[in-house]
Parts: sequence; C-alpha cells; structure tokens
Amino acid sequence: MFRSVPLLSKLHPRIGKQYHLKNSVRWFHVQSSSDLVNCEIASYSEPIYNNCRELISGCLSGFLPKTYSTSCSTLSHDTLKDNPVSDMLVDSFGRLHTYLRISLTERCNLRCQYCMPAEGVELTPGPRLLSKNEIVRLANLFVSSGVDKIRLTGGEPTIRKDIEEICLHLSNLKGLKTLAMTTNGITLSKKLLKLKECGLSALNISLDTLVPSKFEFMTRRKGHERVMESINTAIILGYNPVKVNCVVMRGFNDDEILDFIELTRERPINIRFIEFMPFDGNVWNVKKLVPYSEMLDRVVKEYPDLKRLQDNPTDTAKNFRIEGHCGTVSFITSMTEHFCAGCNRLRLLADGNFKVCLFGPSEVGLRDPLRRGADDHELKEIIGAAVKKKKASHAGMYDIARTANRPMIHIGG
Ligand SMILES: Nc1nc2c(ncn2[C@@H]2O[C@H](COP(=O)(O)OP(=O)(O)OP(=O)(O)O)[C@@H](O)[C@H]2O)c(=O)[nH]1
Ligand SMILES: C[S@@+](CC[C@H](N)C(=O)[O-])C[C@H]1O[C@@H](n2cnc3c(N)ncnc32)[C@H](O)[C@@H]1O
Ligand code: SF4
Ligand code: SF4
Repeated sequence: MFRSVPLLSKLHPRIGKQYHLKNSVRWFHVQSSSDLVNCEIASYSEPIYNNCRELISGCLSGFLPKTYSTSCSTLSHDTLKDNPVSDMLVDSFGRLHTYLRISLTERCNLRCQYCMPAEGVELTPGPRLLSKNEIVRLANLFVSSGVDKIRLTGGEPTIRKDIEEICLHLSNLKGLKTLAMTTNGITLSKKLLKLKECGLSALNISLDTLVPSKFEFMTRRKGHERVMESINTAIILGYNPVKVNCVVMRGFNDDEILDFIELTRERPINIRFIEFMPFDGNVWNVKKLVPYSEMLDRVVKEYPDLKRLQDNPTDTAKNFRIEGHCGTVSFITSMTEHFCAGCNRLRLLADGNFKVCLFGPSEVGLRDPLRRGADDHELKEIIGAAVKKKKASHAGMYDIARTANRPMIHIGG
C-alpha cells in the first residue's frame, strides 16, 4: 500500500470535485482511498469513455502522484436502458436518477437506537399512506421515465401484508432491472422463497452485532437468531452477494469489525460497515461515529492484503476484497467521505412524499395530487421540479445534525 502525505495533500483540492465535459459525459469526479485514485465517468458508451480517459488525464496531469494508479469506468453495459432517462430524472448537475427507494411503511418490529427514539415516532394515519395501487402507479411513472432499480425499505418492509403482491407488480414493470429490499431479517426466512418467486432480485439485511445480548440492547427487541437464519436462507436461495449492513458505533460494536469480516471467508456475504449518521431522535454524537479511515486502518492491520475493488460510479459503498475470502468488505462513508457526486437516488416515502436527498429536509407531496386525479404529465412536472432543485451534496455532518429532518425510520435509508 502506498501512502505519501505531501502528495496526498497536493491532490486534495481535487478530491470529490465534479467536472463537466461538454457533449461527452455527464460528470466525472475524483475519489481517493489510501491506495487508489478513481476517476469515475458516468457514460453509457464505450467510445465516449475512451475519449474521456485522455481528457481526464489532461485535467489531472501534475496532480496525480506517481505512486497512485488511476482507473476509469463506464456504467456497465447491463445498465444500458430499455427506457431512456427522461429530463424529469436529471438534476441541475447532470446526475441521472435511475434508482428509486420506496418506503413501504413507517412501522417496524424492531426499535433500533440509531434509527428511532425509544418512545417511537408519530405515525401517519392509515388512510394517508399510499395503497398498493398508488405505489405501483407512481413506480410505473418512474420506471417508464428511466428508473431501472427500485429498493423497498421502511420501517420494516416485510411487515406489510401485501408485500408479495407489491413485489410481483413492481418486478413486472417494463425496464426495471433490479427489485431490491433492505430488511432487518426478523421475519424474512419464512417469506423469502415467495418473495423471490415474486421477483425480489437483491437483498440487504441489517445486522449490527454477532452477540445476541448486544442485539437486544441495540434493537430493544429479541431476534438475533432469526436474523442469522434469514442471512443463511438468503445464501441458500442464491442471493449473491447477500449484503449485510452494519452501522458501526464506538463503544458498541466497533470491537466486532474483524469478527464480521470472518463471515466473508466462506460465505458470499458483502459486509458493509456504515458510518453512524444523524437523524431526528437518534441522539447522534460525533464521538460515537467511527470514521472510515479508522475502520480501514484496523482492517488493514489484520488483513494487509486488503484490495480496493473497482466501484460503480453510483455506489454508496467503497468496496474491497481479501485474498482467499469468498465474500467482500465495504464501507459506507456518508459522513467523512460522501459520495454525493455519483448520487442516482430518489425517495418515495410511505405517506406519498417525494424526497430528493436523504439529508435534505425538503419534500413534495405526490399523494394528494394523485388522489385529486392528476395525470402523468402533472405528476412528472412536480417530480421534475423537485429533482432540479436537488443540491450538489449534503451539508456536512454537523449541519445535518442541526437541521430538522425526519427520523430515519420514516425515510428508510
Ligand atoms: N448518504 C447516503 N446514504 C445512503 C444513500 N442510500 C443509502 N444510504 C445509506 O447506506 C446504508 C445502506 O443502505 P441500503 O438500504 O442497503 O442501500 P444501498 O447502499 O443503496 O444498497 P445497494 O443498492 O445494494 O448499493 C444505509 O445506512 C443508508 O442510509 C444515499 O443516497 N445517501
Ligand atoms: C432505516 S432501515 C429500513 C429497512 C429495514 N428496517 C432495515 O433495518 O434494514 C435502512 C438502513 O438504514 C440503516 N440505518 C438506520 N439508521 C441509521 C443511521 N443512523 N446511520 C446509518 N445507517 C442507519 C439501517 O441499518 C438499515 O441498513
Ligand atoms: S433500522 Fe430498520 S429495523 Fe431498525 S428500527 Fe429502523 S427501520 Fe426498524
Ligand atoms: S446525501 Fe443526498 S445527495 Fe448525497 S448521496 Fe445521499 S441522497 Fe445523494
């Protein structure tokens, strides 16, 4: 691994910056990890990508230290679209929003401390939540406009009674390539076979500790064994990788990072260590946040052959592999090294509000226009106007912690 502080600081002003290249790509940006500099290009075409390599080298010449490698990537060919991306999904920075996260419910069968207050959150009355048909109608509008990935989240998506029907309808939308779910895994193992048959194609399961008593403390409920069972069921049913989301909090589970990594030795698990993020009611404190750099140092000490993988430009995660391990290791660094330049995500909440950024407090309502009989054109106008107002990045962890947002359980991650 190469490390050179003076050279890194020379490069620093360009890290995370976004560059526009006229008529060629929408953007590229420079990211740095301790051993790799990535120039990420959002382009759907090979010739454009090849031209850009030269342009980018020109932009960066004199800034890249010799000991660092550069690598450029196009969006993979399987992301070539059936439905062209409509202007409604393009923001003022040229980012294409092809990934919709739908929160199916504000309710949950756990009470995780980092997600919600002990006393619970205010719940939207049932009639003001989106019905199955309304969800499908809105999802169809997004998919026909260019969205090709939908993630179901919550609250806990699996507690929704019509979850199977919702999956079936969404997976049949023409142009949708991935129907994913993020779940706490409490009731998943019983439902997963049916969900898979209904088109659920990718699965992220949340688990923050391998110690049952700590699980009970963090989630304020029992159920560790059931989550472990769900992870195993997902592997048996062929989900590959099964992504395991682990929010790392100092003094709670930061001593388990290496134990989690051991899960990847024999199993097709992608363990994702997530920096603790501030949301209303989760008593966020910077002292509880374990920064990416610290997690990485700890992992590298134990696994010196940890190798950075080529990330997709729109990934939330920085991805690594360890020689000989079947699974992989990732870090979601929202707080210390945000990935907003590659953001392709939009959010539909259970009450029908539409949110363009996880940390942006602004929302627009789609439910009421929908119920008033708005046609697709009118709904697209509302959505497009919100997307165009999306900011380049979040405001930084201290500002976020001070700004009123929703509790995480309402947003769904
Ligand atoms: N800052 C930020 N964090 C996000 C965003 N999307 C997801 N996350 C966080 O990433 C963590 C994992 O979220 P998941 O629900 O598994 O979604 P994902 O990371 O998009 O999953 P993949 O589609 O498998 O890459 C959670 O802590 C989310 O809050 C985003 O757009 N911005
Ligand atoms: C809000 S949950 C909803 C889906 C489902 N109930 C679950 O827990 O997987 C979505 C993801 O957000 C993560 N999350 C919740 N609160 C967080 C926080 N404060 N910081 C970082 N990630 C958080 C959870 O660990 C989970 O992986
Ligand atoms: S993180 Fe998921 S499981 Fe935990 S309380 Fe929030 S919604 Fe429920
Ligand atoms: S913080 Fe907002 S802009 Fe940044 S990646 Fe997340 S949703 Fe996108």
